[in-house]
Amino acid sequence: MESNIPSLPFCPPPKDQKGENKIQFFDFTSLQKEGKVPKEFIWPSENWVKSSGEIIKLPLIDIGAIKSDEAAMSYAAEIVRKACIEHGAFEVTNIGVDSDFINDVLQETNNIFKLPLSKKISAIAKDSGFSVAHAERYTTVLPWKETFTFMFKHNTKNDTQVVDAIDSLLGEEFQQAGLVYQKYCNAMNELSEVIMELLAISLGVDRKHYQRFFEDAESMMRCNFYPPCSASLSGALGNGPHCDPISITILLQDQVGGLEIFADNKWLALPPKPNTLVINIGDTFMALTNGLYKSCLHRVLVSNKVERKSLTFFMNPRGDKIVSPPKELLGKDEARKYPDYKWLDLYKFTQKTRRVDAKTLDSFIAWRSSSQPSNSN
Ligand SMILES: C=C1C[C@]23C[C@H]1CC[C@H]2[C@]1(C)CCC[C@@](C)(C(=O)O)[C@H]1[C@@H]3C(=O)O
Ligand SMILES: O=C(O)CCC(=O)C(=O)O
Ligand SMILES: [Fe+2]
Repeated sequence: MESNIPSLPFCPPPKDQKGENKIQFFDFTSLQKEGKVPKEFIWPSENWVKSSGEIIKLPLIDIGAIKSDEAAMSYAAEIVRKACIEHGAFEVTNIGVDSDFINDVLQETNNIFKLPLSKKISAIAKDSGFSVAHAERYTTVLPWKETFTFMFKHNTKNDTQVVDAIDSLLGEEFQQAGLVYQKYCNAMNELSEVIMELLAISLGVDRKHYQRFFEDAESMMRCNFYPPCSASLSGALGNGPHCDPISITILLQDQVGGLEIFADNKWLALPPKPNTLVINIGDTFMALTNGLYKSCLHRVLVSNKVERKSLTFFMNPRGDKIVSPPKELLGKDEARKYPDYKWLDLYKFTQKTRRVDAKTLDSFIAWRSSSQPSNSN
């Protein structure tokens, strides 16, 4: 079924006289009232092929416990290995922030998406700020969602980087939101280190290997808002089927649900659990394991009644780092599944050449070797 998912058209908006993109702005509030789904939001039917109606059961890792108990860590590594080989997803809890704080993060996210469209439009920036259905980048097969994005550098001395980013996007009256997101990203920084240790142990490589590789990681934090879609049987999707090109995604979803994972040859729902985050393996971590761990194929369905919010912390290596699996992971005559690449090159490919889908890494490698033969090592 996977291979039937067609790639998406990369149709950028037309340019105005100044060479700037002519953006079409969609106002989800009025679209909802009118019960309209414009044709730009209709996805080809292979993308919304039927859900199985079943729920996926993922290993749930207690982060507090594995940090302090080596036996708990070894057991967790074993079950995480199995899940990552099968479909590339597991869940974590007890991550060191309390449920009140998680509610605060979701509340700030709600406030941001309730801003008037004019304010959102003023905060559209390259690689950050608002996006309404990615319509500033594409004209067809748009996702039924709005996003708000900012960058986060790991382990820097700058402890106000997020506050400053929010200030420059939204203004100083959003300082409270900035402080909440700063604390959330700091927590994600710490959590990602434990996860990298867990993944290294699960793969049987030096337990600090991935922690070192990601010590100067440059991650992307994205808040997602999926408005209800009263005509949800129309072919609209919050996110079409895709694998994240990044290393790992740490996902916080509100209580609504809609995320589905492709495993056992079917689409399975992953309903939210309180105080639990989802970890998805992305293409770049798959490459760092020489293809042993699967990049998780997932999609987001929209509800016809309620809005949904989620936060995706996309963890990436520094842009110029070479993505290459550790030698100890490669069996004696084991062939390399993917050639070395720089994360920034894969990222640029997703922004300029090909829309993200279920086969992004393969298309990137094929594109690179056909357009720059010297890179095909
Ligand atoms: C490499 C990237 C492309 C996306 C942003 C980063 C990390 C994940 C990607 C994305 C979220 C995967 C789903 C589709 C996408 C277009 C989206 O819905 O936002 C992707 C991102 C993007 O191009 O903005
Ligand atoms: O909202 C979600 O649950 C997942 C979003 C997602 O897959 C993405 O942004 O890449
Ligand atoms: Fe995703």
